[in-house]
Amino acid sequence: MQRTLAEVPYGTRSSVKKGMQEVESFEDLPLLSTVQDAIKDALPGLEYRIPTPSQRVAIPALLGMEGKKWRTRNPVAKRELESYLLAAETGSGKTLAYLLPIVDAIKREEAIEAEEKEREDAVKAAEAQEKKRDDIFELEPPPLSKAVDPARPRAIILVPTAELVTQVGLVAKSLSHVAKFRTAPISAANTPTVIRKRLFSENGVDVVISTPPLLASIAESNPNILSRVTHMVIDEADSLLDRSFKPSTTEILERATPSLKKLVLCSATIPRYLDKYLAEHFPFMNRLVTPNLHAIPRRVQLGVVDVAKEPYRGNKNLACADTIWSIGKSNGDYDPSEGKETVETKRIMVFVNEREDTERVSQYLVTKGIDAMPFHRDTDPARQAATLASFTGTEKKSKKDMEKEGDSESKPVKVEIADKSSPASGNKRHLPNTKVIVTTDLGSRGIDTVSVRYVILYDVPHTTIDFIHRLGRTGRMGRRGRGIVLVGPGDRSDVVKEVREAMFRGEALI
Ligand SMILES: Nc1ncnc2c1ncn2[C@@H]1O[C@H](COP(=O)(O)OP(=O)(O)OP(=O)(O)O)[C@@H](O)[C@H]1O
Repeated sequence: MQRTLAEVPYGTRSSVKKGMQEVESFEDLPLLSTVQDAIKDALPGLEYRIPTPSQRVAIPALLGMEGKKWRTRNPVAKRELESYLLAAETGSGKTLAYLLPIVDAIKREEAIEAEEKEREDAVKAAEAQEKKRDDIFELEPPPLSKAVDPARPRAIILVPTAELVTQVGLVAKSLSHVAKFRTAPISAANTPTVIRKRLFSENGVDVVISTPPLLASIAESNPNILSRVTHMVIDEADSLLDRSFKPSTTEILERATPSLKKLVLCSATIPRYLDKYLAEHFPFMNRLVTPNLHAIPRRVQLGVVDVAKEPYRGNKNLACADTIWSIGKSNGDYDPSEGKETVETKRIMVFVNEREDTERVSQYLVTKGIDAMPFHRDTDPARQAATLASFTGTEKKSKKDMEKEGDSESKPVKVEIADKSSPASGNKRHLPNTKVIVTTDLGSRGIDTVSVRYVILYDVPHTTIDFIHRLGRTGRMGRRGRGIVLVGPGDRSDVVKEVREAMFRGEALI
């Protein structure tokens, strides 16, 4: 096991805990009233009125608050770049933690610019009036044609995958209904026409959400696109500053730097290479770290299946199928309002280390009557989106379902009927009410799989970082979760034991 995570001193953790106590509700934060109102749209449901730890730590800092006292900075006058690293555990609401201060800044800049424009217009009108008096024979100048302003967003959010572009795009969109700003989520999953329409909309664009390679290639032919960016977020920074994404991420950063005022890097883990990169390039970066960083919450339990033992005798596929069947057949939750157990669809994520294994393992599971689907970069996009939607709770419910639940938005999605088109439905022995995704790291980064209760680690992850991200797909936002590691004859059972013990004690996995 690679000990790849940078340590966070106990002293830092304790002082952050103290600071967090000062923010008890969103109302304690000096966000514009329109942004406060927009939160209600992004977080429907009454229980959602309390900021999460990552939001308590990040929002005041990004707004320029110091303790209870806060300074409003003039966003136009202040030119030097402020940089932040927001490191907080998986599923702790980092998206809103960076989006709310950005939307707040956009609205403030807009108001200042509107005032400036009003002043300029008044001066121009007065000058024109005077000129008209002086030169009564001159012809009226033709009205200026309203030149189409090329896409010049104020904020850029970079994420590693098309799925995350959609996910973050939806959160931004939900805020924009009330706060009124324009978003353009773009990814390789969109056609060039859609991308062009979103970016070059005649109404302009405020926030662009993209993967780095796509935006870097657009900026190559349209350098102007990054000329007004004041806020930039590098989400999943440990991925975006790792080998494959680093060139395009840093290229965008360099192009945006002249106008940039705030740079926010976001991550659930601080690997050593990221730590080193930041120390070299941003020695004055403000590090916003939550007390539970690198710890897997206690509400997530980790079980172990010894594949070497009977009845599996080293057959991991069999152990995996058997584990899924036991989960699938286990009882549902007792619902006191209905006086019986509710059978909720169980969503299970199986993680493998190699991409090819996603196909191999899911095909095996299908032969065992399990609705399993491989999830990797080349999966058919329509199918991928539909499968993922049922795991992230964004799938559309039928009208009947909504009437039954009496509330269209705030309750978790329940899918009671087995999917007739599912690959396993033709099998004689079919496990109902259970859906499985077999994936690699692609499915472990940032995807908000709120309805996932079970994660199976088919392979023992190579690093602590992978452990954190994979187990982080369950137990999100205070929910309970269970991870199960399949430990085969050649696997590092000592590492699994170590991780389990740290999890039991609620300690950071460093
Ligand atoms: N204050 C809040 N109260 C309740 N739920 C919240 C709050 N803030 C965010 N959420 C919900 O928490 C879930 C996780 O949020 P988000 O995806 O931003 O987490 P994350 O920290 O980025 O996770 P990861 O590290 O895995 O990317 C979302 O479903 C979001 O709607």
